[in-house]
Amino acid sequence: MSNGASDIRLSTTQPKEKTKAKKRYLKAKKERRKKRKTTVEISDGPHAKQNQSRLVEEDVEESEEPQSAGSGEERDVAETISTRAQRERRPRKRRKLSTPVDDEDVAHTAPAPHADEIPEVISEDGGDEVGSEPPAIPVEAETVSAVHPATLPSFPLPTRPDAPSRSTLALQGLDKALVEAEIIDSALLQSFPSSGDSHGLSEKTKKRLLELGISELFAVQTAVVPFLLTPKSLKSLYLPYNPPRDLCVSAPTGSGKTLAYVLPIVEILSTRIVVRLRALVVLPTRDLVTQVRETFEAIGRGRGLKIGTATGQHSFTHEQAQLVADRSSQSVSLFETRTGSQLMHLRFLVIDEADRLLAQSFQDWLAQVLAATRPPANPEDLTESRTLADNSMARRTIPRADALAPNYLHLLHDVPRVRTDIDEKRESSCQKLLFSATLTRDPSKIVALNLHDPKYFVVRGRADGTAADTEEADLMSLVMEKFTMPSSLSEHMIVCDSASKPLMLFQLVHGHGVTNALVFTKSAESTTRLMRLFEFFEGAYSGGPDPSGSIPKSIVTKAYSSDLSPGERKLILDKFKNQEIHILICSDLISRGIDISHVSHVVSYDAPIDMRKYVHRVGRTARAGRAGDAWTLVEEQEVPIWLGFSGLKVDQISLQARHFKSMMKDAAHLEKVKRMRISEKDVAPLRSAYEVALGKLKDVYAHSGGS
Ligand SMILES: Nc1ncnc2c1ncn2[C@@H]1O[C@H](COP(=O)(O)OP(=O)(O)OP(=O)(O)O)[C@@H](O)[C@H]1O
Repeated sequence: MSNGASDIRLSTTQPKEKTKAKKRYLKAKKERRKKRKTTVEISDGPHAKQNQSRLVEEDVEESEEPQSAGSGEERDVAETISTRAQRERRPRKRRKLSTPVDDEDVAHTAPAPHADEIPEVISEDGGDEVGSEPPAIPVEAETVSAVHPATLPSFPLPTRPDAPSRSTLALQGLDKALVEAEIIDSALLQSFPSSGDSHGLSEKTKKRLLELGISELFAVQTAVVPFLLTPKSLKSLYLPYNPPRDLCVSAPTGSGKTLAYVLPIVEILSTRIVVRLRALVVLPTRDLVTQVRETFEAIGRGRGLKIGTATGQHSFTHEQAQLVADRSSQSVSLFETRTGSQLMHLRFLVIDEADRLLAQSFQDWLAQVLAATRPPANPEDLTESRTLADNSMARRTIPRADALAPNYLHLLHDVPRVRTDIDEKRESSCQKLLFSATLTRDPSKIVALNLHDPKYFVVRGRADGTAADTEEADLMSLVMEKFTMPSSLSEHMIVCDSASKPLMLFQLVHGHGVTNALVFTKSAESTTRLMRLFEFFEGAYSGGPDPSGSIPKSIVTKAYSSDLSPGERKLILDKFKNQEIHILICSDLISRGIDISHVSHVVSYDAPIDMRKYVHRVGRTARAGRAGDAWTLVEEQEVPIWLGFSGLKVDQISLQARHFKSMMKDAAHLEKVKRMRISEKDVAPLRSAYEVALGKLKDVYAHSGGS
């Protein structure tokens, strides 16, 4: 007996009259079906499986019943199945073509499979329930295949996968630590109790903060301070077997990044006994060095820390001689890293304004500093300069507790070294801390730092983005370099032609009663010229209506740029801080980091050409939650563009306005910068004084030959 033979017959013979026996058989079959329906309804319980298996048996019995060839009904069934089999033909089933039908029968007629075997049966039939699909179907499929010439199985047509989203693309190839950055809400403020543990700060530090009028920690500090100070083990001076994680922080201008690193450094270094250079803070300008030193002095007062500065002001020989002679000083110069002698004890390496410093390869400073924190394997490998500079170390016997970084101990001649199998390698405990309002996402720059398991904190305003306030949107903003501005800053642009820019500036100052402003120009030379023009204007202007009543009789302006000596610059900056100078006309030398709380306005007289510069310039105001205004003068002048030697005039476009607007648009910031209009009527009262000032300026430049 073979079902296969019978099936083949079914599909190939012609219909015949039903015999009596056949009729009886069909009737019985009908009844059995009816009965089965009832059974299924009843068997919806614990015996369901048994019933199902019984039904399977019945089906098989039916198929084993001698069937009269050519029954129309059966042919219909066969055809239906054939169509279905064609439709459902899957490569998996083709395998069964070679399977003996009897095997199939065995599988189908067997008692209901044991629970363990169920998955196998399911996978054979592609069904999701044992016995739910008539098991005879694969057999039918075989049969049909045997009748009709075999056709190739149809595979699904190839489809193009969905394009990856912008965010997926942007995150590709990024440092994992950056992708896992922790986002901190910039509005967060946390007060600290004057007693009891808070953020890992000691009673002494909290007392000092309160004395300085600081009773709350800003958002960036609430994240960074506990990260560096807790758990308590992190307060150790050195952690040779469990080096601390490095840190990268992106937080808006004026959000308190300086204190975020000064507090933990003071806290940890206060525990040391021997004076060594334990922390190196690298900053891009001398003025910033002075400013950060003042913060260290203010917080570290009474903690016995020695703070030094080095600015490369003197010659290398001079600075080195001073530093080596003064062993009690913790100062270091970048030049001194050539010897590496001082840097071996480093516990902290802070790179403030990190994106700017990483962008400049000044004397390959970073590589030198990093190399100096890694000890050589043997004392003999010490370079001559290193040995000379620190020869006292080699001669000394076992040092006091913290006189030498543990990863350098093996270099001591007099300390017996006993190697064992369980010797653990001692790592440098130098923790790298990177800060900026415009932190780079450039992986190549970050790789150069050789960061150890870095942690990223990103401080962002929840209310400032156009995108949804999700962490992913925040991260995307960081990745796409859409920087966060202080929420208390209002921004305006004034579109004008280049000839009217001075008048616009004078109108802004006099019309709004501005007396504490920084005015940025594109170069040191422009700074000096504008300052002269301003002075002439103030001399010629008799003063007009002063709605605010706050304008002094004559506004004092000074220029601040690299044209001045460091001494002159410091003097001018001090006078501006004391409000003896009202308006400081400056180059971008002062655009980063400088913290002068009373700056109420920042004017970009020459519009910045990149977004980072804009962020840092406008960030000189609206600091620490205070209100501030930023005005940008954008030239909208028709500029003819000529193409090569042909002299073909292609277009008349306003380059600067277009560039500024597209820069703001790319940074998703254009809608934040409101357009401000100054009419002819507004500037009319200033015009005659301006003409006089312009005449005088021309005279000056005519006499000095343009210098
Ligand atoms: N917790 C605080 N409470 C009150 N004032 C604070 C607090 N933290 C910092 N400040 C003040 O906020 C001002 C800005 O701080 P800081 O100069 O550190 O900003 P910043 O984030 O480094 O800005 P930039 O990116 O421009 O360098 C400073 O005057 C500082 O004294």
